[in-house]
Amino acid sequence: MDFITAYQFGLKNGSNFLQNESERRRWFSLYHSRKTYTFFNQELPRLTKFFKLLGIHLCPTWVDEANRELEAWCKECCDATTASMNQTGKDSDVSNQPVVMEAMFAGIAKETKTKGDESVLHSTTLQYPELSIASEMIDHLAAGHETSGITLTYISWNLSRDLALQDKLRKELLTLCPNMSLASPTSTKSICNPKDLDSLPILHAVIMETLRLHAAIPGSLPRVTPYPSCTLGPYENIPGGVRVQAQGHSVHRNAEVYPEPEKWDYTRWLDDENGYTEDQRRERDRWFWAFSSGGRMCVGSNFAMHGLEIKLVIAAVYSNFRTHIVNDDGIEQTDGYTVGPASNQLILRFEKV
Ligand code: HEM
Repeated sequence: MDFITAYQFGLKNGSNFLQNESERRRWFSLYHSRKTYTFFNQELPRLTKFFKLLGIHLCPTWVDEANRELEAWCKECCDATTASMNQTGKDSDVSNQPVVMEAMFAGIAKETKTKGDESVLHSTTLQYPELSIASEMIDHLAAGHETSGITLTYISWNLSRDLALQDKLRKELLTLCPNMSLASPTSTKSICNPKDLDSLPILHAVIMETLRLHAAIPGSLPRVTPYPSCTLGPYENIPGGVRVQAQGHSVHRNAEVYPEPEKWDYTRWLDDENGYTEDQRRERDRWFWAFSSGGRMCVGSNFAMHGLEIKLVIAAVYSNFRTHIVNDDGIEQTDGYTVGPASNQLILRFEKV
C-alpha cells in the first residue's frame, strides 16, 4: 500500500502504514469487511439503487459506510497532493513526486485543450476533474495493493518451502551492485540500477511462476462482444452485446503449454534450463494472463513487475533474510475475483543471514 500510494501521491502525501499500525489496521479492516458484498453494486447497480429507495438494502448499510470512509481517506490524499502541486517552488525531493496524479492532471488538461466541449469526457471528467481523479485514484489503490500483496504472499510461501532455492536466489541478488544486503560493504542507501534488478533470471522466474499458479485475479474477466458479431477461438458468429469471459486460473492450467500445471516449477521460465523450443517458449508467454490483455488489461503491470515494486521487495527481504513457514493453514486460494489465502494470512519466521 505504501508503495502504491507513494507512486500515486508522492511519498509525503501517501500512506505510512508500515509505521502507523492503528491506521493500517483500520484501513484494512474496512477494506476487507466490504469485500464479500461487491456483487450487487457491481452486477446489479440499478436494482440495488431501486431497492435502496424502497428501504431494502441488498448489502448491509455498514458496507456503504465503509466505502464512504475509504473514499474520504483517498480524497484527503488527493487534496493534500493537489495542494502540494500548487505550492510555489518545486519539491526537490524526487520521492515526493506524485507520478500518477501528475499524469492525470496532464491528461485532463490535454483533453480540455484539444477537444474541449466535443470530448466524450466533457460532462464527467472535464466538468468534475477533482472527483474524477479521486475516483481513478481509489481504483488504482484497490487494484494495486491487494494484487501485489497476494503475489508477495505466495512468492514468500513458495520460497519458504525451498531453502535451497532461497540460497540460489540470494546468491543471484548479491551480484547486484550496489546490492541490498545490509551486511555488505557495497550496500548503500541507493538502489541498484532497476534494469539490473529486472534482468535477474531466478528472481524473474520465481515471480512469473507464482503469478501463473497463484494469479491474484484468477476470476472471470468479462468483455462484451462487438456488433454485429465476432469469432472467439472455435466459436463463430457470436452476436454483438454478449458478455463473454475467461479466467486466468483456467488459462494458466493448460497442460499442453504448462506441463504438470498444478506444480510450482520456476524453471519453466528459465530458458537456459527448461529445454523449451522457440515455439514452446512463445506459447508459454502467450498463455500467461496474470495481467489480462487488451484494452482493459492491468495498467499497473509494468509498475508491479518491471517498475520493480515486487522485485524490489523480494530482493530487499531475501538479500537479508531466510524465511521459514510457521503457519500456512488456509494458504489455498478460494474462489472469487481477487483472491488470496482462505485464511487471509501466512505466518513466517525471518532468520537473519
Ligand atoms: C501482481 C500485481 C498485479 C496483478 C496480478 C494485476 C492484475 C490485474 C488484472 C488481471 C486486471 C484486470 C484487467 C481486465 O479486466 O482485463 C487488472 C486491472 C487493473 N490494474 Fe492491476 N494488477 C497488479 C498490480 C497493479 C498495480 C500495482 C496497479 C496500479 C499501480 C494496478 C492497477 C490496475 C488498474 C487501474 C486496473 C483496471 C484497468 C481498467 O479497467 O482499465 N494493478 N490488474
